[in-house]
Amino acid sequence: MAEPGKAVVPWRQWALANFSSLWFVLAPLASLLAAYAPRRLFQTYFNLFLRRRARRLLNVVDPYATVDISEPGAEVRYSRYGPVSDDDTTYEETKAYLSEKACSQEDARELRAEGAKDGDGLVISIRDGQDVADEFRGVSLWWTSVVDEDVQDGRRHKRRFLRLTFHLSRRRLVVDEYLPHVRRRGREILFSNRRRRLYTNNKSLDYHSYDYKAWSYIDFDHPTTFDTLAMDMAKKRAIMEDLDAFRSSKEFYRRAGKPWKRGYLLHGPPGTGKSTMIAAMANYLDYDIYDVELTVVNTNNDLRKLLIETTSKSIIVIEDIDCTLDLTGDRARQRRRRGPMNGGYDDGRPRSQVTLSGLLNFIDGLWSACGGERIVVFTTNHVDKLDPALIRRGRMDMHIEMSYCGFEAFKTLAKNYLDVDEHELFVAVEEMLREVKLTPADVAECLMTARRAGSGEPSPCLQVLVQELQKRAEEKAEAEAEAKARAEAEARAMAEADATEMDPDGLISHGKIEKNSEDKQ
Ligand SMILES: Nc1ncnc2c1ncn2[C@@H]1O[C@H](COP(=O)(O)OP(=O)(O)OP(=O)(O)O)[C@@H](O)[C@H]1O
Ligand SMILES: [Mg+2]
Repeated sequence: MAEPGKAVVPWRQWALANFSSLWFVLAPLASLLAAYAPRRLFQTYFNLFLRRRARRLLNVVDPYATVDISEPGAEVRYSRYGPVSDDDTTYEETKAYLSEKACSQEDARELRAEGAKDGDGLVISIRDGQDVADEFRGVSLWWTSVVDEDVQDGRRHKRRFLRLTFHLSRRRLVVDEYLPHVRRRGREILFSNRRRRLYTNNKSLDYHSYDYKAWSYIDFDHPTTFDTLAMDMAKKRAIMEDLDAFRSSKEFYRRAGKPWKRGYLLHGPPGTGKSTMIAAMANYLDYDIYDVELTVVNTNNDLRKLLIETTSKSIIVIEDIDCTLDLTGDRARQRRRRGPMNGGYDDGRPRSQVTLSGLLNFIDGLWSACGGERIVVFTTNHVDKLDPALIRRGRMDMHIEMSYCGFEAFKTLAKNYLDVDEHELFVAVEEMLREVKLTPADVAECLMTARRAGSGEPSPCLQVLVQELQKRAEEKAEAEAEAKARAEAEARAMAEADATEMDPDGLISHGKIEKNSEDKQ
């Protein structure tokens, strides 16, 4: 507030009027600035200039650049959003990639062997200071394992890095192609070194307990392969080609806008190899197996949660789907039945309320798009009982009938159990297998017991099988004869019933009355 009686002088007038006295203040400031600024500017730009010149000079002398990939936890790295989490697998992938390179290079002598996380394999890696040369698209690159030691809070810290050295002019190639290639290949190596797992789902009842795990697993060690799987060769080859095509179609599914998954329906009588086929598929693709027991899955929502927790490169299996839940037959009956199909309780536990639509969603709804490279397999002994919507193409893309033992399947079993490729008894076996329905499980059991009981020589074991086939053939002939006799008896009974209908008093049949007039001509 201005003093009373004093005019308020605008600040502009004030400054002009006192400019001369201000000068004594501004001048020294200006000179300081004039002295400091160019030095600062000079320093910055000269430094930059110098650094650039020095860098250029250095580039002539040392045209190489290096990239460090640090071991997780070696240093806390920050992004804009805070510390970068340490589940970055780049170091492990690069280490796996270099271990493969080091094993294939004679001059890589300083190696380290560590037990693989799963199983009894060993992971070879390069020791500190060991160099590994690599070549990518004709460009030479060098890796070395570096250890930095520093003291933090009075404690010595070892920080391990994998250092890549490459020519400066190749920077784009290294960043855009080579390092992604190293990670991809490293992931494949880590994946192939791991032990495969067979997962099974836990009761979703306990879903709300804090330490609930949707899946528990064991190491998957099933020995069966497509070579030991007894079935028609052409069918076997078609399945393997289909699996190969699926595994290599990531791009195709992406372009087609489809989730990268494929459904296989295995159907056939008991003991024809449906479960064996699943193991052979998993071994062939090197996939894990998630065996879903639907009867312990409480609701559709629990089913979706199960799927979300599965990893890619896996086979999700629902065995004997026709009898795990009431997913067969007409939907009208299910509509009539209000509420969940399988309401009610079994031994105190709420029965599964998974519905057909819940399962359809499980297979091809939004949920199936989470993650890729998944195979869904259903097995059933009664394919005719399943709801067509459940097994239509697009859900169960390939239907595979596992049938009774044919001659080609028999030869595989003879090879598996007797280690014999041909034998004079094969002709008899081939003929009888055309007549008699024996499952591969029956043939396998027969050969195995004969081999255990005998000397292990093929002939006596094949003799036992021929006798078994003869016995089955006789049983079959008897059953057919009985069925024929029964049919004839029924036909006779029908004829008599007809006759009685036409002649209730039986007079015709006793010759007392002429049959109807046509008979007389
Ligand atoms: N096609 C086959 N090739 C090799 N072994 C087979 C074959 N089919 C059956 N076996 C043998 O019979 C046993 C039972 O086979 P598997 O469990 O695969 O039958 P399945 O079709 O799944 O029967 P189910 O319908 O009762 O589940 C297996 O342990 C396997 O040794
Ligand atoms: Mg089975």
